[in-house]
Amino acid sequence: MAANPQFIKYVDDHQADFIDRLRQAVEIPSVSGNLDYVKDVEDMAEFLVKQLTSLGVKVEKRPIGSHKIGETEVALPPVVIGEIGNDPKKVNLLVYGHYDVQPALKEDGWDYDPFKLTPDPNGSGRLYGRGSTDDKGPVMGWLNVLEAHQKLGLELPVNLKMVFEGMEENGSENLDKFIASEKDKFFKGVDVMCISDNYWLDTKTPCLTYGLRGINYYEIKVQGPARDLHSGVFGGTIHEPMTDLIAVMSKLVSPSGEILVPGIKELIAPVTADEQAKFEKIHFSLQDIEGAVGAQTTLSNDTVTTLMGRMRNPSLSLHGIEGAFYAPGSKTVIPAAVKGKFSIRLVPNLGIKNTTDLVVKYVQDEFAKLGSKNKLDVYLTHGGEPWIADPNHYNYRAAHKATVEVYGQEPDYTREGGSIPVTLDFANILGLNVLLLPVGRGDDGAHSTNEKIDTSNYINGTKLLGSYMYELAAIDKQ
Ligand SMILES: C[C@H](N)C(=O)N[C@@H](Cc1c[nH]cn1)C(=O)O
Ligand SMILES: [Zn+2]
Ligand SMILES: [Zn+2]
Repeated sequence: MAANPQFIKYVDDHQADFIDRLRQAVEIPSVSGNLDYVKDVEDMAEFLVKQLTSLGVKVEKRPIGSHKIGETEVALPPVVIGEIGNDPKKVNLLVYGHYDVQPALKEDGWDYDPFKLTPDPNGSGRLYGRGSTDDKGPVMGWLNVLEAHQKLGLELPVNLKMVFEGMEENGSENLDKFIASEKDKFFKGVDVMCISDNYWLDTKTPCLTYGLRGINYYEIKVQGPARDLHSGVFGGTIHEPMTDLIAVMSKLVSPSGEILVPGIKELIAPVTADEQAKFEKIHFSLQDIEGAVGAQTTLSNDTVTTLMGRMRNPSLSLHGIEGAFYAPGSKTVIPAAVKGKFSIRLVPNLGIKNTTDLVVKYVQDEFAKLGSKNKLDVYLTHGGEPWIADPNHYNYRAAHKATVEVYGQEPDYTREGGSIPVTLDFANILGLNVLLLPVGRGDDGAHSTNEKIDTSNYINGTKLLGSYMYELAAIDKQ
């Protein structure tokens, strides 16, 4: 059943209001995992509570315990849950999104203040701001759908439950426990789930995503002297933590992207003919990835190899070194302790545990080879397993129809290179088919400088989420 035409018209007529809603959300710098922004993350939860309440949703803010940021114990951001409708004849749809964002500073290289939603002055329709696509745009999309129905006096075609968290960018701590504890309470009766927290592959082809890579995030801590030292006075006399750390980190991945940890490559499942055919069908060109990256630096010149590198093979990325000198100027310090950070994107057969066993042993062996008197510790900070869903389920068929209605074209079926670890918890704990229904484009720059969402994706995305509900209500469930 196509969406109510009044709904589609309302969305077209209220674009400016919807952009204003996103503007308000982006202005709250809800960076998770950072002491300086704890209050902002709480404010963002409160913003959602107010908005949802005014849209007729029964809302609750649930505490889910506390965690340490550095040495300070603070409350975890609350989970915001809401529900609207409980007609036993309707499908029960659960929607998830996150209201926290990645860090962003203007001096990282943003053209505009990352926490002011800024329309492209050249009129391209791009709306720049941290969280515009990851994940405030899609979350506001659901609120827009509710607003349209409320203002038009239309009943929703499904019963809707919503769960919004504020720790997705930092491992979704305790959300699995919350899901398990609410399995027979808030989540009781849910039929299917939809998550809009990933992106199209390119800039023009909508897609439905049925897989995610997992993630293991590691820290390597190297400690030596009791305090930072003068490199003129002590250089050449002691084992330096940074030198040890760089030596070990340089052994993790080659410049051509090959993971050097022994045993990992061997675990990757061989490509089947069916899989090869699926990858060859996807609309994608090297120009798409070059456009998104802003440079011609792909590891391979072959499209399918590049796609597989992103979706079905593991990758290891080096992220940073805490404790290292990075400011302008020429400070001649020997840092006393440094923490190297890296992550591995996981794929089927490469799980949290077997990968960690290989990584820890290898890092310790490589450190031992250095003969250093410093201390090294390597540990997993958070992990999420890889996930694959059944794309033939009625949940996907409904989204397929909605995509054709809104965009006039068939969606690609993709697997996401990024990770949404909680997807697996929802799928396994609640036994649900989960649909990943992206709103933004492949060049949106999530996590990057100048993150944006195109107005057309935000507005058509709102229509898509609404149309999906209508299709879900009408689709043959067999
Ligand atoms: C795909 C999703 N929007 C996302 O960005 N997920 C993050 C999750 C994460 C895990 N550790 C830190 N962040 C990602 O894939 O990096
Ligand atoms: Zn996200
Ligand atoms: Zn993210």
